[in-house]
Amino acid sequence: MTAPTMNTVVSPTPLDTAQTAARAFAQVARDAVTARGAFYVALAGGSTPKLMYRALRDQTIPWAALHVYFSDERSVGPDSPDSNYKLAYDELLAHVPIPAEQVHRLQGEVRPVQDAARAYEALLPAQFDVVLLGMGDDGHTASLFPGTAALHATGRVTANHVPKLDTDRLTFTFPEINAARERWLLVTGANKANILREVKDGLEAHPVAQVQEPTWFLDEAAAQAL
Ligand SMILES: O=C(O)[C@H](O)[C@@H](O)[C@H](O)[C@H](O)COP(=O)(O)O
Repeated sequence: MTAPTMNTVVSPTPLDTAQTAARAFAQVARDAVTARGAFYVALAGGSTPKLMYRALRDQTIPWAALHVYFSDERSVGPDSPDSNYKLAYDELLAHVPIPAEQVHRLQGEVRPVQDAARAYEALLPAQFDVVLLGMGDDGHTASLFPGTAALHATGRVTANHVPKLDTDRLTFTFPEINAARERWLLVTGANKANILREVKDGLEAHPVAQVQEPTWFLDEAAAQAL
């Protein structure tokens, strides 16, 4: 099994990694707006992106031309501390002049959850410029967890029941993620190192290995086994 090509940027610390990714985000956003008049991005959830979202505030970005989406969301409302939207709002969106109508929240409070997935699909652009993702220490990405039905979903956005968390999630599918112009994985911390090594060694069992030709933004702790 050949190891997948890994376009990888390793920085010393989580803060360095966040700043490196923020600079790259600003550049790709400027390039997209210059070329096509808009930049379509799906933000990641979890805790890792927090430093990057803060670092983005100080970047030179054509905010008025950004269209912001989310690559997954928990089945909670926007005020929940578990909300990926809330994280992005508190750390970035509340601090930059993106027109409110260009920020598209995955409505995790809607029931049944699949109705929210279907409604979100109607809002999506034809193609994302960047889908930003994280990776769990079990190899999941977005809310595509090992052994869950969404790993095989063929639409663009789907609900996904995650037994290990005893909860439902909303997530981009792999076809949607892999249809983007670029896929970025922001991964820091020693607890991710073994999974990363297995992915680099071509072990396709981990869901994150299904993300095609990602750019990895890693800190040295996460990259220590590569
Ligand atoms: O909704 C989520 O939790 C994320 O989309 C998820 O895929 C996250 O990126 C990983 O679980 C890593 O989470 P940390 O960044 O907290 O390690």
